[in-house]
Amino acid sequence: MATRILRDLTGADEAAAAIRVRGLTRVFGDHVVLDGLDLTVAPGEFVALLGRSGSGKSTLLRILGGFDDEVSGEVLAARRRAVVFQEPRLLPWTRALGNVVLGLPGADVDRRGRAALAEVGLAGRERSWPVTLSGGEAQRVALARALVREPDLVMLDEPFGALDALTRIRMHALLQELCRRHRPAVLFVTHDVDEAILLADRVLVLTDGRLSLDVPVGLPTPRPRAHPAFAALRARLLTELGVRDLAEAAT
Ligand SMILES: Nc1ncnc2c1ncn2[C@@H]1O[C@H](COP(=O)(O)OP(=O)(O)OP(=O)(O)O)[C@@H](O)[C@H]1O
Repeated sequence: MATRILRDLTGADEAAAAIRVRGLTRVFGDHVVLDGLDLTVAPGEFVALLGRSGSGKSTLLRILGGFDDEVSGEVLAARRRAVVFQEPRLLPWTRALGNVVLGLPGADVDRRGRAALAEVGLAGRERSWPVTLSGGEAQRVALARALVREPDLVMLDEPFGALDALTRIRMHALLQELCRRHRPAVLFVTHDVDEAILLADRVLVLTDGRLSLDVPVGLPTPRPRAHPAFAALRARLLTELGVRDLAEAAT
């Protein structure tokens, strides 16, 4: 039987970290996408992961989600974990509540599912079919589906990338509120440097299969974009991503 690469953190290790990755390597043919990557995320910490297109962000998340085992290295994650993707990935033949509680054991799953939907602002929409939900509402259901599992670790792969700018602002506020209330560790993959600085305690940049930058945000919340420290960190991240000149020429 194949050994699963992703293992649960247990005991004292789980109290010390939500993710612990050591020497993670993933190769597709002769393309080395992850090259001995090390990553630790502490319990309750919000970490944003940036990287150029094709740098391996989704590959890393797939491995941490348990969807890819063809790797070498050590990959440990909190036992209770959930993944949210860019598309909500709702099953069309079951209603909002059914999607939230799908596969959950226990007698009171409906009550928990309703509570999770209420937390994401969808009280009263339990019986809505996925096709009747807006993009933002569908992503709220996806957040509720993660939340109802009471995760210690939530991993999100560009969760708001497909939403319009106004909806994205609302979703940022919702995610911040949920994190404040439940304190999971978060690994948040995004293309958007400002989104990373707005939300995260720490920002990572993935380059050539490793973390080329690992920087604490160190700004008070809320984080005004006009703050000089915000602008300085943005410039540093854009430089690391190799697009600072292009970004400045465009503004
Ligand atoms: N199943 C696969 N077979 C072959 N190559 C793959 C496979 N999955 C990913 N890759 C390659 O691995 C690299 C990293 O892909 P990945 O999707 O992880 O990048 P990403 O940083 O998430 O990109 P984006 O920001 O554009 O979503 C890319 O070059 C991609 O073509």
